[in-house]
Amino acid sequence: MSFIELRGVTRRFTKGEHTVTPLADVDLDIERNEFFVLLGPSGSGKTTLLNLLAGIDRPQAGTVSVDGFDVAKGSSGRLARWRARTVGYVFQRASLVPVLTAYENVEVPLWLQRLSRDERHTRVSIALEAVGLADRASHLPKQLSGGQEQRVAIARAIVADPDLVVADEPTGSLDAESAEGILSLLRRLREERGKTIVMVTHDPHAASYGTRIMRLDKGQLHETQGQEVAS
Ligand SMILES: Nc1ncnc2c1ncn2[C@@H]1O[C@H](COP(=O)(O)OP(=O)(O)OP(=O)(O)O)[C@@H](O)[C@H]1O
Repeated sequence: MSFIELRGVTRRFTKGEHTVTPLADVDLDIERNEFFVLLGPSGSGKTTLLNLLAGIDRPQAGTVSVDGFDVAKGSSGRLARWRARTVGYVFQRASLVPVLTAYENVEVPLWLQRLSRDERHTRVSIALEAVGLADRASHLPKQLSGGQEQRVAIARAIVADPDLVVADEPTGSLDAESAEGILSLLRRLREERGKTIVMVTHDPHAASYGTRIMRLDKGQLHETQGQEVAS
């Protein structure tokens, strides 16, 4: 069984008389420790697919399983606990809480867990260290660059040590140099910490960091060969 398995997944949205079907009977397998990249035109359903993997959304038909857990079926309480343990989500914008320091922002996901202050401290320190920001722990978001803010957001995503990190256009609002730093960091999380990464991007260069690239278009996933990525 693959780490991530989608079988016959259909997700459609209806607004008034208008229906869109970003995912139509989709099958997908992602193995543990892949850096899987999803390309596709705007509105093709890339975020929809990430939300299904992360247990934020459910399909109308089909099954989504992550590490043997049936994401489409769990009750919302069980799903929330599973998600807190298993999935770290990185968004295009870091969305840090402006009145909390970098340290406190990273600590937020641990508030829901029964951990001592010392355990929380150890985990936050490891996460900040992993993203190279141990020396910025007491800074507020406004005292950080955009790239550093995104590093804090990645630290927040990995602080509970999830096996899966999903990233939705994580470099979309960054300059080229900061983007490179974030992509190398995601690659290191896979290589050195065994994470499985699923990343959505529009950018062919960012996509080249992936170990596998697929394109989503008109409800279907397509294999992508190297030279196609740039088109
Ligand atoms: N909650 C929702 N209600 C109604 N329609 C939705 C909802 N979420 C997504 N959609 C529609 O589903 C389609 C896919 O959206 P999605 O955000 O997954 O695309 P995307 O590929 O991530 O786009 P982008 O690259 O622009 O971020 C779009 O047509 C969108 O309008």
